[in-house]
Amino acid sequence: MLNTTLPSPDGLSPPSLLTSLAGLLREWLPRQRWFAGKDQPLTDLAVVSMTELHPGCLHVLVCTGRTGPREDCYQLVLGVGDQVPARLHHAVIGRPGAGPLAGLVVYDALLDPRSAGLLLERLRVPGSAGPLRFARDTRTRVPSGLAPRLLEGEQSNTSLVYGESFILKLFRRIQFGVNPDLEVTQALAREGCRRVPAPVAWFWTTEPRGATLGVLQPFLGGATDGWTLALRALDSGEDFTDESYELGRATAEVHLALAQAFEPGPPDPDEGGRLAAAMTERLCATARQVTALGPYVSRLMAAYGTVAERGLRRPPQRVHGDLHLGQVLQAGDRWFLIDFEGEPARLLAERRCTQSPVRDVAGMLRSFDYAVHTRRPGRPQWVRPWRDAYCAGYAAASGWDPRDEAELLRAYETDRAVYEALYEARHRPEWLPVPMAAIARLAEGAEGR
Ligand SMILES: Nc1ncnc2c1ncn2[C@@H]1O[C@H](COP(=O)(O)OP(=O)(O)O)[C@@H](O)[C@H]1O
Ligand SMILES: O=P(O)(O)O[C@H]1O[C@H](CO)[C@@H](O[C@H]2O[C@H](CO)[C@@H](O)[C@H](O)[C@H]2O)[C@H](O)[C@H]1O
Repeated sequence: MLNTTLPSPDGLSPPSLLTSLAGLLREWLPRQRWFAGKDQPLTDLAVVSMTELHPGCLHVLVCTGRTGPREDCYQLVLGVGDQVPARLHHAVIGRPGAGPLAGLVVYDALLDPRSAGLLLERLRVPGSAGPLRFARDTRTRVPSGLAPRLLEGEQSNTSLVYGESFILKLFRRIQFGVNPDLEVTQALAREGCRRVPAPVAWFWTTEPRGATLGVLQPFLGGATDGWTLALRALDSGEDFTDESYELGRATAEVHLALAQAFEPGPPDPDEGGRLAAAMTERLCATARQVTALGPYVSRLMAAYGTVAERGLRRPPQRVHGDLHLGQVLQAGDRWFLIDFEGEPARLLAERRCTQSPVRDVAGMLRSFDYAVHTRRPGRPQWVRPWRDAYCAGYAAASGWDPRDEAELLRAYETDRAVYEALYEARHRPEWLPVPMAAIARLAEGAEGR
C-alpha cells in the first residue's frame, strides 16, 4: 500500500498542480508511445481538468501547445505518494520540486494494479466523480476484484485487461465529442453484429467539454492479432491467403452492418471532387511537415485527379476508418474487428463522416505491405496473393469487388500512405521508410493495380 498524502482540495487546483508538474511532464510526455507531438518542441502546458479518483490518485486532462480544434489534450491518471514500492519504479514520473506536490513522488497510476483495480470498481457502478461520468450496460455482469494487467505493445492508447475477461481502453489523446470507438461499437451491438466486441461500460468527462475517456469490452481470450499472424506466416513460410480471404469477408460483413446501423450521408453529386480536394490538401499539408514527401507530391496528385473525374460508385457510409492488421483479432478461426476510433491524427468530426468503404480496404492492403516490408524488405510483390484473396473474400460477402474500383483504391492507398508518413514521423520516426517506400511506388503508378 502506498503512503498517500495528497494536499487538501483547497491547496490543489489545476494551476497549482501545473506548477508542480510542468517540468516533469515536459520530460515525461514526449517519451510516451501515445504522445503525438514528438515532431515539435513541447511548449505550453495547461491542466484543464483534475479529479481525485481515490485518495492518492488524480485523474488529469492536460493540454499542450496549440489551442482550438487541433489542440492536443491528454488523459493522465497520476498516483501521488511519499514513496513508491520498488515494483513501481518504472512508473515514476518524478518528484516535483515546487508547488503543492513538492517532495512527493508522482507516478503513472495505470501501471499500479491497485489504482487499475479501483478504476474497474468505479466503472462497475454507474455514477459520477466531479466532471467524470460512468455508465454501463447492465445486461453484462462485471464481477468485482478482477486482477488487472497492463497490455504491453504498440498502442496509441493504454489498455488494461481484467481477469482475462474484460479489456479497458483509456484514450490517451482526447478530442472533445463522442469517440467513434464507443459510438460505432454501440451501434453495431444494437445491429446484432457478431464481428465486433460490444461495449460493457464506458466513462466520459463533461469538463472542459464532453469527451469519451474510456471503454470496457469483453476480452477475446486466446485471440491473436492479424499483424502477429501475418509476420508469423512470413517467418515460417506458411500461407496467409486463406486468412486474407476470411479477413475480407469479415470486413465486408462489418461494412454491411455499418450501412444498416447508420444513416447514409446526404447525396453529393461532387463527392469525387470533394474527396480529391481533401486528399490533395492532406498531401500538401503533410509534405510541409514530412519534407521527404516533397519530390513525390505532383505525381501523387495525379492519382487523386482521376477520382475527381470519375466520382464514387459506392455510396458513402460509416466505416472503420483506421483498418489495419493490428485492428483485427483471430479467435478460433473467426476474425473480429476492434478499435473503431478512426485515425487518431484526424479531427473527430472528420472521423465520424460517411466515407467510401474502399477506404478501409485500402487500409488493410497498406497493412499487408507493412508486414511484407518488415520481413521481405524490397520485395513488395509478396503482397499480391494476399491482396487478391482479401478482395475476393470481400466480394464474396458484399457482392462487389474493391478491385473494380482500381482508381479509387489507388487514391485511398496513397492517402493512407501519406497519413502513415505523418503518423510515423510523429510517433515512430524509425518506421518512416515503410510508408515512404510505398509512396515512391505509388508515385510511379506501380501500386494499387
Ligand atoms: N476485445 C479484445 N479482446 C482481446 N484483445 C483485445 C481486445 N481489444 C483490444 N485488444 C488488444 O489490445 C490491443 C490494442 O487495442 P486497440 O483498441 O487497437 O488500442 P489502440 O487504439 O491503443 O491501438 C489490440 O491490438 C489487441 O491486441
Ligand atoms: O494505434 P492504432 O492501432 O489506432 O493505429 C495507429 O498506430 C498503428 C501502429 O501501431 C499505425 O499502423 C501502421 O503500422 C502498423 C504496423 O505497426 C501497420 O500494420 C499499419 O498498416 C500501419 O498503418 C496506424 O496507422 C495508426 O493509426
